[in-house]
Amino acid sequence: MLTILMEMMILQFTDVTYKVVIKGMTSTREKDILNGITGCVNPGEVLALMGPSGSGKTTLLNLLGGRLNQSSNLGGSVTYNDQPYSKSLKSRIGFVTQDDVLFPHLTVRETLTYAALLRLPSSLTREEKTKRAIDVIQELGLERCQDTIIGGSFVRGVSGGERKRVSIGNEIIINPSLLFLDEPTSGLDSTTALRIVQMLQEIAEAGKTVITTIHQPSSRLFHKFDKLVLLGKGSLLYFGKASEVMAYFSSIGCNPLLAMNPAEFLLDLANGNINDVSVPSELEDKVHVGNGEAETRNCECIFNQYLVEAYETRVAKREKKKLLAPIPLDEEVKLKVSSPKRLWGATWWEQYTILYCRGIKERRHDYFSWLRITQVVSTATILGLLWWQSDTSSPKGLQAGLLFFIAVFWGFFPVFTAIFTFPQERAVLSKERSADMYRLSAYFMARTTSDLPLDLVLPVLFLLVVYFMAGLKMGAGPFFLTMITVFLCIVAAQGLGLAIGASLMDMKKATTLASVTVMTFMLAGGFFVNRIPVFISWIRYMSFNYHTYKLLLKVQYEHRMPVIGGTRIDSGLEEVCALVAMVFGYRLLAYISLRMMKLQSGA
Ligand SMILES: Nc1ncnc2c1ncn2[C@@H]1O[C@H](COP(=O)(O)OP(=O)(O)OP(=O)(O)O)[C@@H](O)[C@H]1O
Repeated sequence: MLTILMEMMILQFTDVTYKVVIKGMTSTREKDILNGITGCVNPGEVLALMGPSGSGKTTLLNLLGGRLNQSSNLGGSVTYNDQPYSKSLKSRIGFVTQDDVLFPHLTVRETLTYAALLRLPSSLTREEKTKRAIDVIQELGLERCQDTIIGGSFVRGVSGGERKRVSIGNEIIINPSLLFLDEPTSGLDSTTALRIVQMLQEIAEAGKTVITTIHQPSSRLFHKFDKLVLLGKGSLLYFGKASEVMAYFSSIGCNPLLAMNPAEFLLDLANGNINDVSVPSELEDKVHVGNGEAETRNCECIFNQYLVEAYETRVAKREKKKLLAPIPLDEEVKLKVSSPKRLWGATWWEQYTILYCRGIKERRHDYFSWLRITQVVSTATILGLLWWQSDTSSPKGLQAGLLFFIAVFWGFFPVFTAIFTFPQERAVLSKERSADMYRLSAYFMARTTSDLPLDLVLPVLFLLVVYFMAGLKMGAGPFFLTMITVFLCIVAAQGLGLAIGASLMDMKKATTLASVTVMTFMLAGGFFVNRIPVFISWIRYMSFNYHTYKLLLKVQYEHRMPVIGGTRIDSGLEEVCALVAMVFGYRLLAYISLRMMKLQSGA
């Protein structure tokens, strides 16, 4: 009994306001998005947030779901079982966003299984978690497409309705006490939409609290909601039982002139469109619809004002009084909400392995990409032919050019593949972190290590071709030292790519910055310019091309030539240390940038 009580969640919001600061070229102004919204929703109820486009539904939903944290812009109070929002709520809240943020190459079953493994409490075994994923698939009627990939803009996968159900499944899998949904039915046919709303009703009946925004529900859908918040231009026009809304508007003199769907009538009211609506006689003169746009807008404003005031005077006070009454809740139930402890579904290591496997599955299609393999092998073959069995003993046949190219090639590619890593996954990362699915460090490690195996196989292939075709120094020692040098260069260059991607989180900006950086590093690499002016010579110490080039020269020419093309051959320790510092330093920078990234809707 106590567990059921602990799971229940009463959500109350009183006089909620929200404004944004809009910065223009010359001035800064404030815009009110929500003006004093009050309401409450109890376990077992579905609350619908309705209103025209731009009326503030999504903002209110984000705010109630704890996903807007600019407290200076927030006013009023939102409580969960009489307690303010705390991080421990993240694991009890399910939030289905308007856009389906899912991995396109995972199948429906894989998506839900990974969500179950990461999000369900650690008290459950792996088998129990997997079973929960299968139960959700059945609950949502997704059996037929469970082995189909989700798909996205470039790959065909499940249908829009199925994708929406997977998004909902991703959230209900944790059995949340509070479920928020942003337009779960938009873009779906009325039967599928009805099915989804019926499902929400069933979820609520199981003791959960459900809040959903809805655009234009059919009348069948409309009658499924228990409570309704109607917004117009950020103000509250109605909060109460959905079944009583028509009676309320009739009591303030607004009735539909034609037989119409109640939702359509309400949206007309909220939009200030009074063409098919009878209005009270005192308003009739003021809101006489004219032809001009300014006149229409004025009429909409007056009507909106009338509705806001009517609600304020007739209902708001009564509702607020009800909300002020203390909730008869056990202290333990309240404490559970206010506990600052975050609950992870899996240990760090489990999170790492799950995310590692998920990463490999998601990218399996381009993991062994023949295109990349062909690109590397053909470049290696061309290089091998150009430097075919070149003579290393005389300065004429010097392979410095080849060695420098190797340092540039393996410094260039890893940067450009790594910069996309985080920007590409930004939406998913932001969504999953908002739900506290895993620790950022586990994600970071999994994401940066899951690509390593392939990234280290390709240079082996490359060197096997080039090394022997070009006739570089024979022997296992030099060959393996060359390979280790190239590995170090790749891992350092990847670090730079990750850091640029994570700090900018924008592919265009990242590509621009990366090309400038890579070019600078290449020029400072010691092959093109030897006498760099002192004031800028520090730049080459930051260049992984420079260190790699010096190490490659050392492996080939140590004990034979002390200086090659102006580059001195020395112990190599400095270069190795510099590369190792880059491997970790750039990654640390990337991790810090990700930590500072704003989460979804600012949460
Ligand atoms: N950060 C912001 N900066 C500027 N304007 C904002 C910001 N957030 C919201 N708005 C404005 O607030 C209003 C309400 O936005 P919101 O997304 O909540 O509307 P909505 O009712 O969900 O609309 P829709 O049904 O079209 O999704 C809009 O006019 C929007 O432009």
